[in-house]
Parts: sequence; structure tokens; C-alpha cells
Amino acid sequence: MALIEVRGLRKTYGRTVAVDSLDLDVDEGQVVGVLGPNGAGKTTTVECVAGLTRPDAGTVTLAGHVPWRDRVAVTRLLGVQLQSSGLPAKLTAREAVQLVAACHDDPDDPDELVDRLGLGPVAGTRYAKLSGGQQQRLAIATALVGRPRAVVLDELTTGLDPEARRQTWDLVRDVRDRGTTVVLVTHLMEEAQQLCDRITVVAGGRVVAEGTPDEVVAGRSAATTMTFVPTAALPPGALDGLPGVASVRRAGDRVEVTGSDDGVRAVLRALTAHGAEPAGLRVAASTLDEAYLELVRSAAEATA
Ligand SMILES: Nc1ncnc2c1ncn2[C@@H]1O[C@H](COP(=O)(O)OP(=O)(O)OP(=O)(O)O)[C@@H](O)[C@H]1O
Repeated sequence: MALIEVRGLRKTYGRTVAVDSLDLDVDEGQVVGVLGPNGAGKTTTVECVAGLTRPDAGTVTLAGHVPWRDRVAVTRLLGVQLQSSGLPAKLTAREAVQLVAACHDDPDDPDELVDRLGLGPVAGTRYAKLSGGQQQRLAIATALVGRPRAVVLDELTTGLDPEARRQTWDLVRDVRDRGTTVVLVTHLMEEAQQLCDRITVVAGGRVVAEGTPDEVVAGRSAATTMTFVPTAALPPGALDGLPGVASVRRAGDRVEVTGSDDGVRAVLRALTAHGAEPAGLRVAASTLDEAYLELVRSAAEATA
């Protein structure tokens, strides 16, 4: 049984359906990403997991506990860093971690945790004076100080510069290596590719893809991208509609085709049939970014 199990989750706010029929499994020891565009229902989902929001329908269990009912157990099991940490501006970094530690039965040593998260030099600095990266690390420290089995990190690198982002990613890997399960809410495909064992892509409150990042890319009809310059002119539409071809785009002389491996072979055969060769041919697996955009666009078209 998964550490976190969500089945048929539904939550509405007035007429807005924030989440609908959503399933999510988070196995112990993994980093699981919840991805999706603005308003997809990611935060609502993790709020239901954390027991901060009660769903209209469906079930959520965390190590067998129901989050909005078994509050004490869930506070012990799950650390939460949500989008705005809401820490008082005047507390120092150390005081903030000590304050949250005091709410737990068997907390981590606040000073040791502050050091481990690279906040030692600013332990005496007030929250409002910390940099964005330091504030995020402090939010992670407050989520971890109760030594939870799982932690929810919601858009933890939004607004950080590339170096601070990479340092935060190292921190997440360290959290996972120490045995804590991580639910990572993110907009950033590179972040998901770098950190996540599995991802769930949500759009319009529903799951539109689930698997390892590689599985999600491979499962798309546009799993491969090939670009080339045909050495002879092709009749208009010569490559459109070939079996396995998802899209054909032209940029000057260069042609970019996305599709399955069958699509790549069909394009090469069509070129030969038209007496052309693919000069400067490059064939690459599509990125998670490309797969994600395709998923989100088709979900938006389906509901339009
Ligand atoms: N407390 C609330 N009251 C009313 N509507 C809400 C509330 N919380 C969320 N919503 C709506 O529910 C939908 C899903 O919101 P949610 O915050 O879960 O999305 P999200 O994927 O986390 O988005 P973002 O990436 O922008 O944070 C949105 O249409 C949002 O406006």
C-alpha cells in the first residue's frame, strides 16, 4: 500500500471544480511530482492530503490515517511547506525552527537542522531580511523539524535564481536520501526531471498523465523529435498525416517533425520516395517540457 493514497478526489469552490476524480499514489522513499498549469488543482490536492481542506468526495489516506480526521497523527507524519510559509517577519531563522520544533513530540535538533540546511550563518537573521532562497530553505526546515515520514514542498524554487534553485534541488535529494518521502508541487519540468521518481500531471483538476518522467515522455504520440533539411523540394503536405507523425513544422529550409519511432521511419521512407535525403538530420527523444505542453494543450482542447 502506498504511503499516501488518494482515490476519486473531488473538491469544488462554488461553481469552480478545483479537483475532480483525482487519483494519486506516493510510495515511501520516493520523490513524487505533482505538475500542472496555474489553477490545475495541485495545491488543492496537497491541501487535502495535509488535512487542511476537506474534499467533497473521494478518499485520502496517509499511512492509513484520514488527514482531516486524524489531525494529530497526520501532523506527526507529514511536514508541509506550502506556497507562502506565513512565518512572522520578526522571528529569526533559528527562532522560527525552534517554534515549530516545540509543537512536535520528538523533533530534530533545530540548531543541527539549521546548519544542515545551510542557514547557520543567518540563524540570527530575521525572516524578513533573508534572501528568497534562504526563506525557502527555512520553510523546508520548518517542514522537516518534526521528523515527518513525508514532506510536501509546494513550488519551492519559484522566484529563485539558477544557483539557489540548484542548491535547493541538492537539499531535496538529501531529504530523500535520509529516507523522507517527498511530494513536490512544481511548474518546472527541469525540476521534475531532475528530482522526481514519478510524476502526476494534472490539468483542469484531472490527472492527464502518470509515471516516471521517461514514461510520461515515451507515452506521448510526439515522443521523438527529428529535424533535417530535405535535399530536394517536397510537395506540400508530403509529411503530414503519415502514420506515427504527430506534428510537422517548417522554419526556413529546416523541417521539424515530432512523432513515434514509427513516424520517424515513415518520414525517412517518404523522403526517399520523393528523391530527397535528410541533410543535417538530428533525432532526439522529446523533452518532458514538450510532452507536458502537448498534454496540457490537449487537455485544454478537450474541455474547450
Ligand atoms: N479557497 C478557494 N476559494 C475559491 N476558489 C479556489 C480556492 N482555492 C482554489 N480555488 C480555485 O480552484 C482551482 C484550483 O486551484 P489550485 O490553487 O488548487 O491550483 P494550482 O494548480 O495549485 O494553481 P497554481 O499553480 O496557480 O498555484 C482554481 O480555479 C482556483 O481559483
